[in-house]
Amino acid sequence: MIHLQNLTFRRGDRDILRGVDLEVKPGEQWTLLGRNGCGKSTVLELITGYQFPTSGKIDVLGNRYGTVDVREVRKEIGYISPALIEKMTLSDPVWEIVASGAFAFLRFYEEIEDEVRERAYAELERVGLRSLADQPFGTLSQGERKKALLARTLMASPRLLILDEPCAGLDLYEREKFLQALSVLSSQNMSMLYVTHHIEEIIPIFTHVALMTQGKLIASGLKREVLTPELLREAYDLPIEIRWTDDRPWIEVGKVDLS
Ligand SMILES: Nc1ncnc2c1ncn2[C@@H]1O[C@H](COP(=O)(O)OP(=O)(O)OP(=O)(O)O)[C@@H](O)[C@H]1O
Repeated sequence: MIHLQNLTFRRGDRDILRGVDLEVKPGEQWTLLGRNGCGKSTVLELITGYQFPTSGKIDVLGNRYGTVDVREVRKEIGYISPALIEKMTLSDPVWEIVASGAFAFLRFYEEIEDEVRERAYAELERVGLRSLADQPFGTLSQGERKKALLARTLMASPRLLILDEPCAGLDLYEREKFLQALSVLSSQNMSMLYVTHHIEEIIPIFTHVALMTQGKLIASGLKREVLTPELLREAYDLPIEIRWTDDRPWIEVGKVDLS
């Protein structure tokens, strides 16, 4: 699905990514973790073709970047980023926002076909938002907006879903509802790459974890092999213990010496 080989990304005199290797195979669901500024979003921007690496190779869904039109590859990738939500028109009805995902543009300026409208309703149903379909997007809660964007992404039937901190700013209830919507999707033959700051968001559907510090991957692989106190301490520079409940990790942070 994704194969990154020895990626570097340099801006000015700074190496933002340094030799990143990552392979996501079909059927795997990945999370990418690391401290602020370590390069997570940059990795996602490279995979979605919005940035270009300084060196290294990127293959996504069988396409080698640099030899293909990335706009074509993007049609098979669902990407939810913090910037996307800000681009939506708050007065548009929710179903219309969702329907626009079928065409990879942000707004409609002409009549929308019935078939597209029906599909938008169906996708809203899939994420549990059918009852809000006719409300203006701006009246939705933050969690509902995220789920609406998820439904919008699904309109294009992506094979790969890239999510950049989708649960940021959500309360516990909204977060769990959003994660539940993701769970439903994971059984539908779609791979995910999910960036988060919250380890407890690594719900059982996720199989693999990649851990970054300062532009490098320090570990990647099966979640139980990567989410160890030792590796988490290295990544976060904190004494961290980890506990698993129903295949979901929870962390405890030990006493921090700020001196
Ligand atoms: N185009 C660019 N030009 C210059 N610096 C950049 C560029 N893109 C990213 N950076 C810098 O690279 C570093 C990594 O940024 P990135 O957004 O990938 O980190 P992140 O791990 O996603 O952080 P956060 O968790 O805070 O969202 C940051 O210090 C950022 O300022």
